[in-house]
Amino acid sequence: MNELDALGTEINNLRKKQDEPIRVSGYFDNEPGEENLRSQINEALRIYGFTPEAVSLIEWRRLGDVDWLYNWKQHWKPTETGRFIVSPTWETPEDSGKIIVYIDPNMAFGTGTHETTRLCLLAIEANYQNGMTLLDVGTGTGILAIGARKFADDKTPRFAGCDTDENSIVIAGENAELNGIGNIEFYAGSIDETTANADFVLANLTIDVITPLLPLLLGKFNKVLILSGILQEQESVIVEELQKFGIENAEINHSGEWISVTINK
Ligand SMILES: C[S@@+](CC[C@H](N)C(=O)[O-])C[C@H]1O[C@@H](n2cnc3c(N)ncnc32)[C@H](O)[C@@H]1O
Repeated sequence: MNELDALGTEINNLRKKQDEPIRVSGYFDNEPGEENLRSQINEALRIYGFTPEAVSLIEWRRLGDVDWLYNWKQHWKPTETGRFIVSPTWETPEDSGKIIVYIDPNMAFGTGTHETTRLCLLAIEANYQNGMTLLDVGTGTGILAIGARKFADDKTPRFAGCDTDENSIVIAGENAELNGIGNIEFYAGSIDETTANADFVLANLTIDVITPLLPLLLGKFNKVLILSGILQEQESVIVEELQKFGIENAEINHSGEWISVTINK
């Protein structure tokens, strides 16, 4: 699990204890400005249902040099989800006939350990049909587009992945190469009216990002739309949002505190 995946899980665990004071630790290369840090953490916590001024105290101290990357690498092991094994590039999983997706996440989200990603991998296995074009909105490490490409027998349909984080796009391209895949179009940015649509659209984002994008997402998929990154307690919110567009038959899948939504046309 890399830093971003771990932070998502940690915040989620913290939400359960909102009545108690909560301490979150972070590590920085350089001293972060306190006000800037406060407003960024408040903004991130707001998405998870905390009050707007949730941060009450910031304390910091200098630490000696530690090889954080090395420490983290010790703990991330290949993770099996359905027919997929997502593996760090520095591990060699046993050949068990599964689809191995090698990932070096660098600073992008998507190591295959987070429930939201795993729900999407299961949804690919259950719903992707040969020949479908694919669009992965919020591609992060590229894990879902790469996984789907390896899963499909037909490697020719157009696959694209986008992310508002430009670094993720570079990392996703590198991961595709690591997996011997050259024909996924990764681009920086989000979806808009002009972005090509696809048969199979994946969107592992948070609910606050998904909701305003719903009209576009619903207009972009021809056959299957997978939404993930939604908390179990937000199920009624997404169901109501979808009802506004006349969608009553969405399939909901659960993993831990998270749900994914599958819509078939
Ligand atoms: C939860 S991660 C998902 C990463 C990967 N697809 C996975 O399933 O593990 C969400 C990603 O969406 C990106 N993102 C956030 N808002 C976005 C938007 N409006 N359009 C496209 N990407 C967005 C973030 O930068 C982040 O990389």
